Formats: sequence, C-alpha cells, structure tokens
Amino acid sequence: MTGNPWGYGKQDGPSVWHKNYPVAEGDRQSPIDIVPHQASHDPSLGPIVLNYDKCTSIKIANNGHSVVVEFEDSDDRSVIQGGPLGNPYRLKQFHFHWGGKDCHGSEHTVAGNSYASELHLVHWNAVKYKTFGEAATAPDGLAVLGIFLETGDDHRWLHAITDVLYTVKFKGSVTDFKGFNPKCLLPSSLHYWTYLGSLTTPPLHESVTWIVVKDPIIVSEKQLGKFRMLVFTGEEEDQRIRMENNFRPPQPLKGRKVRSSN
Ligand SMILES: NS(=O)(=O)c1ccc(C(=O)N[C@@H](c2ccccc2)c2cnnn2CC(=O)NCCCS)cc1
Ligand SMILES: [Zn+2]
Repeated sequence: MTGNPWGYGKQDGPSVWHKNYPVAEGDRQSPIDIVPHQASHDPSLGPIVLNYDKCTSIKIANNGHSVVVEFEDSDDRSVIQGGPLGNPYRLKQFHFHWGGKDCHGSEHTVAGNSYASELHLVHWNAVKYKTFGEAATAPDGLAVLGIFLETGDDHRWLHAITDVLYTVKFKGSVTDFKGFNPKCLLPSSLHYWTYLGSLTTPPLHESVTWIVVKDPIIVSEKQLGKFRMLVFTGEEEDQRIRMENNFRPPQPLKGRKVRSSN
C-alpha cells in the first residue's frame, strides 16, 4: 500500500492538500463558518424527509481518516429528500470528525464556534448518476446531512457505535455492523442551513449540497473519548498515531448564499 496520500498532520494536512488537489482553492469548498444572521430565511425550503426505515447497514470500518458505517445502496431503500433537494438521494455511509479536546472537532462552525464533533450522513443522486463515483464528481451529485455533537449526558443510541469502536482500532480494519438505523442519531428538530459545497476531504470534489442541522445531539465525554482510541495507522505499522482532529477548518465563502429553513 503506498504511503498516505493525505492526512491531518503537519506534513500532509489541510494546509497542503491544494498541492495535490488544486480544487482545494476552488469557489465552493467545505466546510464553512455559518453566520446565522447572515443566512437568508427561505420560506420555499420545505422540511428534510428521511426514509431510513428499510435502511441496511453492512459494516463499520476504519479507513485511516475516520470511522465509517457503510450501507446497502443498490436500491432506494434509504433516501433523503425534500428541503433543497430536487430528487431523492440514496444513503451510502456515515462517518464522524472529532477533536482532541471537546472545545473543537466539528468541521462547520456556527458564528465562529466549534462543536466537539460532527456526524456526516452521505447520500448520492442515483436518479441522475449510475454510481457513487460518478455522482461524486457532479455538481448535484451528493447530499450530506451534517449533525453537530456536543458533550453532556450519555447518548443511549450512540453506544451501539462507541461500544464496537475497539474492533476497528487500526486503519484498514472492518467489522460486520448490521441492523443500525442512523435515525436514532438525529436531534428532534431538523431545522437546517443549506449551501452548495464540497467533500471536506480529498479529492474535495465540489459536488455536495450541504444540509447542516441547527440543533446538536448530546453525547457524553466518555463516548466521545472512545473515538480517540482509534488510530490513523495500520496494525502492522510501528507508529501508533491517535485518530483525533480529523477535521478541515472553515473555507472562504466566496460569495455563496447560505439559506435557512424556518
Ligand atoms: N466529509 S464529507 O462528508 O465531505 C465526505 C464524504 C464522502 C467522502 C468520500 O466518499 N470519499 C471517497 C470517494 C470515493 C469516490 C469518489 C470520491 C470520493 C474517498 C476517496 N478516498 N478515500 N475515500 C474514502 C473516504 O474518504 N470516505 C469518507 C470518510 C470521510 S473522512 C469524503 C468526504
Ligand atoms: Zn465528513
């Protein structure tokens, strides 16, 4: 396996990604700092609709950048629609970004404030594109639902994930992970901000309609701490680099409009 093409360290982190991925300096990069009072309220923005009842989770994996739960996406069994979306988008995976301490870790910030972590539910436009890879390079190819995580009380459903993280400690490890419905990780209100952006990791394709939910979910410090026992490195490597601070900082808005649902 070739060396790490990109990462979050000094030598291979967000500040040098532009060298191999020039789109890093593009006009619709993510994440961004969301300034609520500058977002324009758009009454035509309907509610987000999640049809996850038939969703089929398959596995949980450490891909060397984050911990990812993958879903069966060969049909429209679990989709997101409504809001700014013109058609349903298929759930493919979800993953997290987090910090080394609770004061930072999210990718999007709100009026300059970071949350401890951010959950990304990644969907693709299977109406217009044949594969995820094709959709990932199209301007309307992907829709990512972002949920902030804040520390406080224990989150009863996040245990299903934090209790198995030890099985995917090393880069490249994968474990069966069936029967998990991510609807249990959403806050009660799905009021959101939405804007046109990009993947927040290389290849940084400008293909994402971002839907960032305003209300955070609350998880305990203990639960969040379990994400930090993952490592970026493979089991066979002699270096063990703790997986934390796997977030890209906010990028220039470049004149984009952020809209808010009610
Ligand atoms: N943070 S985010 O929600 O904006 C986000 C969402 C999805 C992807 C993604 O699917 N990336 C893979 C991909 C495969 C085919 C075409 C393009 C992109 C890829 C490329 N090299 N590795 N991967 C796996 C990967 O990065 N998976 C997502 C883990 C987030 S840290 C990346 C970031
Ligand atoms: Zn992400």
